Amino acid sequence: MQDPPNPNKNPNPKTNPTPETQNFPHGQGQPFSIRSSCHRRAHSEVHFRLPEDLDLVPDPFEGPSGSSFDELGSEDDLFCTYMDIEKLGSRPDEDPSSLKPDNAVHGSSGGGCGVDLEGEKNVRPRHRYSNSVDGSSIMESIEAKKAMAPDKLAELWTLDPKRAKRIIANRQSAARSKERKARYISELERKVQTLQTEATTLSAQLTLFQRDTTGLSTENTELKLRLHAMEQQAQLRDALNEALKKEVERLKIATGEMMTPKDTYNLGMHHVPYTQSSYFQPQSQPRQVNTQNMQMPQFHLFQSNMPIPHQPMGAASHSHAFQEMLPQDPLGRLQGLDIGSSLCFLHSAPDSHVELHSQEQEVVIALGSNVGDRLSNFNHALQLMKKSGITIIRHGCLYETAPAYVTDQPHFLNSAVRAVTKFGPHELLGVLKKIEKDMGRTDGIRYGPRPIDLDILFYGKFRINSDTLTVPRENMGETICNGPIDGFTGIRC
Ligand SMILES: Nc1ncnc2c1ncn2[C@@H]1O[C@H](COP(=O)(O)OP(=O)(O)OP(=O)(O)O)[C@@H](O)[C@H]1O
Ligand SMILES: Nc1nc2c(c(=O)[nH]1)N=C(CO)CN2
Repeated sequence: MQDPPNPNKNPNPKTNPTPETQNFPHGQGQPFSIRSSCHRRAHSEVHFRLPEDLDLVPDPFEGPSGSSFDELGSEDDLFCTYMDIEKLGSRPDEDPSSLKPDNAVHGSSGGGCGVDLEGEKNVRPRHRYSNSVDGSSIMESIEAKKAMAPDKLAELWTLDPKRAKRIIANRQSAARSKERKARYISELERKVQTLQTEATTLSAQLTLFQRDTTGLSTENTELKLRLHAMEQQAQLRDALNEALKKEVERLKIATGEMMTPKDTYNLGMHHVPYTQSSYFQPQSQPRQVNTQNMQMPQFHLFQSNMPIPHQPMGAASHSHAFQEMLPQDPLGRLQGLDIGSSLCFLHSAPDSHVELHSQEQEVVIALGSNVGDRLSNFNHALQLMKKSGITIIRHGCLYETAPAYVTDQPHFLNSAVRAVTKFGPHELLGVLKKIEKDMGRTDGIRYGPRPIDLDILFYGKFRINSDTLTVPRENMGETICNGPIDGFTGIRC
């Protein structure tokens, strides 16, 4: 049989317990007390309390709650105590089960009397045994196991079984404490593990959230930019709306002026009432014709419904030209064009009268342009006509038309104006040719491209056929008769 290890063996001779040192109460600073060394280690390594939420198996040997672990002694002490119990259990003559530690505990609960270790008498303070087997009595157990070998304990069993039982019970209590401590540590380790897992999960989540945040802030920036752009668009649209409203107002005012009865074209000479039909009636007939019943077709700005010779009339053949003609800033074009103030004579004033001097003639002049800024060209031409003594009284609609005769050229913008002038027909032709030249017209191919083309469609009621002039214009009917002139004059060519 192997001898049990001596739990009392102390590697440090200075701390070898003696009966004297054991009598010193704990914590009184005795240099050679075994409790001093144990106590120091207890504070540094085993100083902890079980957390309140830690569900440990209730210990039947547990004393009153509130006993702290630092009363249990050092880890080594507890471990050795446990080992001692094992050793004790292995002794055939000292069966620990026969020692009935439970009974011993109960037996000692009232407080044991001091019995000298190793059989020596030593009176211990009563309080050192009275708390519990897990409390101060543990220290006694530690002292006991350090001082008493198993055989001695067996011997004690015969001499003082009560105390022996108590020692054994203390040792078992220490072992349980150690077990609880191990459980507590493993519980802590488990918690650490759980927390580490949680930390990993949280950190992954954090990464995801950070990515989300980045994505969202990028999206936010894009949305802000879009919003800004939309706001700018809205502002532009508002500005354009405002400008268009003004333009409409201006047009209305202009139209209103023309429609006011007193707004006749006072030419300062004979007041000859005028109607469109006077163009074609014999001189002898009265020139006053009421225009009230004159029906004007509803032409629209830039409407492309002008019939083109040898081409079927239809929007399809001209639709592309309409877009081409409309610039990015149609408003600017309209504003830059004088005739824009009365672009389209959609309605004739019911009772308007034009007063003509007997020497003045009412004329119809066609305008065409397919080079450069066509609207500006029109505007310029009209200004020059006015300056030259051709008084514009009404403006026709603008028409975007496919080129006739010479088709391989840009689309034309066509219109016509009614005017009065003192110029005779050939004088008028000369003035118009000069304006064409002044505006950059050069001798080019017949029916070819040009910044401005001014043709006399009608000269009063006259029919003129000379080398240089044919009135009404011979090809007028083919080109624009069914377009601006039809609506303009109310006649069919
Ligand atoms: N009613 C008219 N209006 C303008 N020019 C006319 C008229 N009748 C005859 N002409 C003559 O036609 C000539 C050619 O006119 P223009 O220079 O404008 O040629 P075009 O533009 O190529 O042809 P068009 O004007 O007949 O389409 C002019 O020099 C002019 O003398
Ligand atoms: N649609 C159209 N075609 C043309 C025009 C014009 O005014 N409109 N003028 C020309 C030159 O005499 C040749 N062709």
